[in-house]
Amino acid sequence: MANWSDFQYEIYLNGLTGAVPRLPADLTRLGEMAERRLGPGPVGYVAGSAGSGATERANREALDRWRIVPRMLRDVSRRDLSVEVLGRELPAPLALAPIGVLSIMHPEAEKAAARAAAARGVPFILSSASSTPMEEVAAAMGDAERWFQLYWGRDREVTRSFLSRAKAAGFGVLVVTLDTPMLAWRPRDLDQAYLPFLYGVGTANYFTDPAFQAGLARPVHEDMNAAVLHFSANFGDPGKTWPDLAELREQWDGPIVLKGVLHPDDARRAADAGMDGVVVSNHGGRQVNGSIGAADALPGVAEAVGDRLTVLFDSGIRTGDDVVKALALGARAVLLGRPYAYGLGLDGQAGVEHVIRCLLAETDLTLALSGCSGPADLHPDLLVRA
Ligand SMILES: Cc1cc2nc3c(=O)[nH]c(=O)nc-3n(C[C@H](O)[C@H](O)[C@H](O)COP(=O)(O)O)c2cc1C
Ligand SMILES: O=C(O)C(=O)c1ccccc1
Repeated sequence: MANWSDFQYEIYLNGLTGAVPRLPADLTRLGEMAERRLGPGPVGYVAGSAGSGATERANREALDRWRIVPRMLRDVSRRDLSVEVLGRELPAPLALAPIGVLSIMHPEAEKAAARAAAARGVPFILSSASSTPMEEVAAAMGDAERWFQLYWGRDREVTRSFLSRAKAAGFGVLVVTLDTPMLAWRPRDLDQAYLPFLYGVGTANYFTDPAFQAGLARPVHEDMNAAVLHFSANFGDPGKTWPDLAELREQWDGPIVLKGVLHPDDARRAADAGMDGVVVSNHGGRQVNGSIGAADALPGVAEAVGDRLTVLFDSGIRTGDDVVKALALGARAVLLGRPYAYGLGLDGQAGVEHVIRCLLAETDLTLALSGCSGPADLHPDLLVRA
């Protein structure tokens, strides 16, 4: 495959005919563009975070405190961003993070984002709280790599049904999110009294599920309010504990990754429970405000379980140098959150492809200019504290 950074020249060459990209090459600008173009409720929901926003800022600060020390004269003429993750050969160390309720950003929602990921060979992680049923998203993706994110709710039959549907629809990796048994205190949404589920957004997998429907007194379409309330009551379960993972382990024969792990001891427990990976993440600063910046938690987790589990990372990735830093600090690959949701909102599938290509072009160039030919060359000694 061509280098990801060929996108740089594609952009310049298109410029010869007077064309410039529809979206900026600096992905940190997408949020403010989305604010101007899309409604305050939806963009507020995506951009928002928990409490005062301290942890969202800490995510940036934690990455910004590391600086790359580039090395020279190391023959970087042949580069390859591909990595093996959970037994899969990926073209780059990137997956799209699970983001629920994407129809608030664009009518084609998860299907457009999934097609963009598929077109670039990047795994798409579908949220259980998607606005499109998982089977429809799968159908839009052909045989491209897809993972299913589970909100591990109270109703075991719904969980069992979700896992068997996901398996049948070709989702190969199960990502279980641990940090969101309930939504945190989110002032931006509270001030607008905006919650997507109340409009039935994010419930598609539930409302199409026989086990979920069995828990309702009347069919979904006859009493939408009751269905939404039932969804709210079931989506998270704060009563879960580590031994409960055995049930998921029995029901899913592919890799299982626990998302939202920040403490090295929790990472060790994940390994002890027979899990295959963890995502070091604080949910983009949307859950525990005041919690550790995700990149500050990464080295400790990588040190504790790097030899037993696949360590993935998200929360605050915005640029190619962020990807390089996360990999140097011990992540095998990163997940990207808000920037692709903004790309979707601004330009549908093409917007998401733009975001993927910009991030990976910049990653490739940063690697090359730092004296590295691929992810395997990245080690903590490429970085210093600012
Ligand atoms: C609007 C929105 C919805 C999200 N929905 C989910 C979800 O359904 N499941 C999940 O595990 N994480 C969800 N997340 C968290 C992301 O998967 C990811 O951890 C986070 O966005 C990464 O941080 P970043 O946005 O700074 O890249 C959501 C994040 C956003 C912004
Ligand atoms: O908003 C979120 O961060 C989130 O994780 C979520 C949870 C449920 C439905 C949609 C999104």
